[in-house]
Parts: sequence; C-alpha cells; structure tokens
Amino acid sequence: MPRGPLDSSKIPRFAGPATFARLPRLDEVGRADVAVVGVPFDSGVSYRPGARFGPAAVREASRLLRPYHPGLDVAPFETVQVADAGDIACNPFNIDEAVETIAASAAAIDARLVTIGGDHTIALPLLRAVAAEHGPVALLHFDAHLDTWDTYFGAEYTHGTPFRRAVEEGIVDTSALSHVGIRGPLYGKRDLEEDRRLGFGILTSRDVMRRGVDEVVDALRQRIGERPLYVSVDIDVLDPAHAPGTGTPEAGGLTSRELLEILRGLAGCRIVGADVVEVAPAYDHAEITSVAASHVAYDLVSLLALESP
Ligand SMILES: N=C(N)NCCCC(=O)O
Ligand SMILES: [Zn+2]
Ligand SMILES: [Zn+2]
Repeated sequence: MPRGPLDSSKIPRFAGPATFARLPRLDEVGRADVAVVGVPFDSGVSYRPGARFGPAAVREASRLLRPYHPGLDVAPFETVQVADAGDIACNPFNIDEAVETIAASAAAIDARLVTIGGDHTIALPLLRAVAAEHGPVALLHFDAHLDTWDTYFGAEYTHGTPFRRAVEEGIVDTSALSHVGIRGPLYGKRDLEEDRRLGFGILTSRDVMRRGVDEVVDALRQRIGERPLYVSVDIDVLDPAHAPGTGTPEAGGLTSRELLEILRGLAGCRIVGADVVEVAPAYDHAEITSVAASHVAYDLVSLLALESP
C-alpha cells in the first residue's frame, strides 16, 4: 500500500514544510513509481529571471491538492507510490555543467519523473535522461514559444533552444514532435520554416480556440500513437491572465481550463516523463501561476499513475 500525503483533516494543510501535494519525501519511502523533482535553475533565460524559485512556489501552491482526480477517475497516490524527490542542485554559474548535472541526477532517480522548473533549458537534459532509457521519444510541447531557436549570444544551451538541441542529438522521435499554444511575434518567418524542417507540427493558440480541445486532442493522439511520450509544459502557454508569473509572457494564450482538458485527453498515452517549467513567482499575483502549475503537475502525476505498468 503506497504511503500517501498527510491527511489535511488531521494536520492543517498550511502546517509544516511543503512537499509536492504534501506527499512523503523519496528518502522517507525508499522507492517510488512516480517522483516529483524540482530543478531550481534559471541561468538560461533571455528576459526576466526568477524561475529558480519555481519549485518552491509550486510546492507551496500544491498544499491544496486533494487525493482524488474526478476528471481522470484516479486516486494517483493510492494507485502508485508517488514521492517528492527534492531538488536537483545544479551550478547557477555554469550552464554546461548544470545541464550535465540535471541529466545525470534525473537518470539516477529510479522512478518516472514529473519535474518542476526552472527555466526551459532543463528540458534538454531531462529528455537525455528519458532517451537513455527508452530511445528517442515522442515530444508534446506546450508553449507560447517554439524553443527551437539556434543560439543566444552564441550560447547553445538556453531556454529558447532546448528542442533544436534535442533534435540534433537524436533523442526525440522526429516523426512525433508537436507544439501546442504557439503565438506571438517571431524573429522572422524563417523561425517557422526551420521549426518545420526539424520535424515539428504546430497547433497554435488560435487553433486551440477555433478547432476546440477535442479536435486538438485527436490530432495529437494520432501523431503520438503508441510511442513513449515526453510532455513538456512551459507555463507561458497559458495567457498572462492565467499565468502572469513567468519570464516571457505573450498575450493571447490558452486558459488553464483548456490546458488541463487537453492534458486529460492524453489518458492512455505512454508517458515516460514530464515537466512544468518557467514559473517565476516574483511576477506572480495571488499564486495564480503557481496554483495553475500545481494543477498541471497533478494532472501529469495522475496520467502517469493511470498508465502504471
Ligand atoms: N520561455 C521560453 N522557454 N522561451 C522564450 C524565449 C523567447 C525569446 O527569447 O525570444
Ligand atoms: Zn515559453
Ligand atoms: Zn519554453
């Protein structure tokens, strides 16, 4: 029987230090099927810094999560052992070293991971870790931004470049790469041409509005099929009204309801890992962004629990 979260009817949910959803720490349970891990790294950002405080803010906001997910009909913490694996401590002054540390530390945790960022740079080492186990994975990427740009100031590892590096490294399956929620100004038309050349298909924020959640889910599922799937959620996929606390906000985004509905549409997909990144609490108000991110992480954990081998 898995050890679940603290009982909020006995110990007030606002008491004590925060783990994700008030779950036990990994070192308290010894092993876990699914682990939530923080990566407080934001040295790869191109605009507002502060996502290094994302993991702590999302854990705080996750105190209100409850054990049963009615939308997916699953009690994730009863179905499998879920634990909080703490934070991966990585060098804030050396991006190359941090990327190595994140890949090695993620691979060393013997559980399927839902990672809380941190800026989007961290998706690259997290993909390396899943690909080392599963081979090239399908990628479902929720974001306002393509994040397939080449370099910034000559730097290869940044929050705007992880998915170009992932294609170059052969760690993603180029027949199943999707962006959802793309919008906003680009550097040029070439951004889209290069993104297409790398193999990505795009469902824009406008597509989600005009075609609706069900059609979007159908299109994504068709592309993903039975492949092992990595899901990366940049919280700026949400409209700034739903996620103001982020480093590179863009108007015209998804509602949190749309995002959660699309995620729920992934039930049954073979998810091997996931992240929620780019929560920068200094720009947040009333925990709007960290609450949204905590629900996204809860849905991802629930999907992983449903799909337990
Ligand atoms: N938020 C992420 N991951 N990337 C945004 C990069 C946008 C830019 O520098 O133009
Ligand atoms: Zn983004
Ligand atoms: Zn991003």
